[in-house]
Amino acid sequence: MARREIPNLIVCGTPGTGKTSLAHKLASQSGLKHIDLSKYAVEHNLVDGWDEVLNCAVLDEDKVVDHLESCLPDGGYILDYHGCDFFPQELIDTVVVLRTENSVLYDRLKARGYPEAKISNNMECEIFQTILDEARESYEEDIIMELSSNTPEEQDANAEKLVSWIADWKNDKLKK
Ligand SMILES: Nc1ncnc2c1ncn2[C@@H]1O[C@H](COP(=O)(O)OP(=O)(O)OP(=O)(O)O)[C@@H](O)[C@H]1O
Repeated sequence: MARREIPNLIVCGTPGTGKTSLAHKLASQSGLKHIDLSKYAVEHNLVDGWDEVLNCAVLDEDKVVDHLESCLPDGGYILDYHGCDFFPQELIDTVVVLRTENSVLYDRLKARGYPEAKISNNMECEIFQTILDEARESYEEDIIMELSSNTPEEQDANAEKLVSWIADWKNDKLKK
């Protein structure tokens, strides 16, 4: 059984679904530490090249996991990245997959000034629920939370739900 008394969460989803803004909010409300893995990998030189289509750094997933290996067993981390399949299941307590409706996501990506290739690649990723399928292939179904992220109200509700989930997780741990 995990020794941690605070859970680790992954917040994943197609780019633009709201991972970073939710993770930031959740960190300030829960006291857990937010790690934006794209930034973290660049800062710690854990990248494996550059994705020309997505226009972003490619993580060296093994190096990222190795780098976090000393702190994740203690718990208390919110890991924010579009993918989720490279963390060992024993280090993760819940996998939050954010979902956004097509028209809303399109407008968000367009507002960011992304090139058309990046927008259509990301739209396909959301339409084909690629990240949800990746989560289902990598983790037990009962630790996956699929949350709708279309409006600020939904984001607030998601943060509230997760704060309450964290409190319940800690209470359950104390009883064991
Ligand atoms: N639930 C929501 N309702 C309204 N706007 C949102 C919501 N979630 C995120 N946004 C807005 O959408 C934009 C993208 O959000 P954010 O950067 O959090 O997404 P992301 O999934 O982390 O993207 P990336 O993977 O590219 O870093 C931001 O302008 C943010 O304010």
